[in-house]
Amino acid sequence: MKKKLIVGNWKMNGGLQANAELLAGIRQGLPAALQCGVGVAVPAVYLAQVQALVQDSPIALGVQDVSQHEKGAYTGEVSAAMLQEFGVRYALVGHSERRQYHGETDADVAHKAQAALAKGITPVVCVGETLAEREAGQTEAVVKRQLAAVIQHVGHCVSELVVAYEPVWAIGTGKTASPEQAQQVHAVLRAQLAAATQQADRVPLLYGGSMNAANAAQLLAQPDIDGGLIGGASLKAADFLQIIAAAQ
Ligand SMILES: O=C(CO)COP(=O)(O)O
Repeated sequence: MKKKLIVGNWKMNGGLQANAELLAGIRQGLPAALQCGVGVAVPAVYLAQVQALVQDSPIALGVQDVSQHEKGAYTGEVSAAMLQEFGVRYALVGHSERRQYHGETDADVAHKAQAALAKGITPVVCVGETLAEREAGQTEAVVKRQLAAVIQHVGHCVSELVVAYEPVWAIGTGKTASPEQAQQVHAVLRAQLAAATQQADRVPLLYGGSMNAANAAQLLAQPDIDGGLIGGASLKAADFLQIIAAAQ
């Protein structure tokens, strides 16, 4: 069976002490024979600290955003080349919180994905519909539009992406998509990838949105759910470890 991938998105949480405690707890509790990939997407300011803390462990380093520009007069931005220097493996792009609060467009997200790929960083392309869009029957159209922008832009690199389906109404709300609802959208995304690459099965499709220790196993049992992108539950070692255990 394909290895699952569990990535924690810390969002704007953490601190020097809290990060050290959290990662020590995760490292201590990881199964000796880990059967899934594990990553943490941390605030960029902690990259050096977390790089050292995950050294010699199976935990991959990730970030929550990357600039679409190579370098120059882009105040506040962090380039893919800078991230590469810290050993970053994954960069979230197009998280709904960035689309919503920072006005990121599908085109921006596509450029960010390309910028990451150019430096050997795997983009985790986040897609998902709002509650209003779901209720209007637009779920498929929305996620397909969001993913299409990236597929068109990255060309033959499609098989190097990770895609995360995160229904906006499920993020931080405690309302998880049912395994059937999530699987239905994942199947749509898989088919869209398959139309673009013969290696669509290789692309990990993560589910995100109130995934926790109690619901992880059922979600991860779906045929097209290859892992999880975990917000709140990634901030407590015990909870994150239980999700990892469900992915074994
Ligand atoms: O946005 C998410 C991960 O990127 C999901 O967040 P929660 O797990 O807190 O709902």
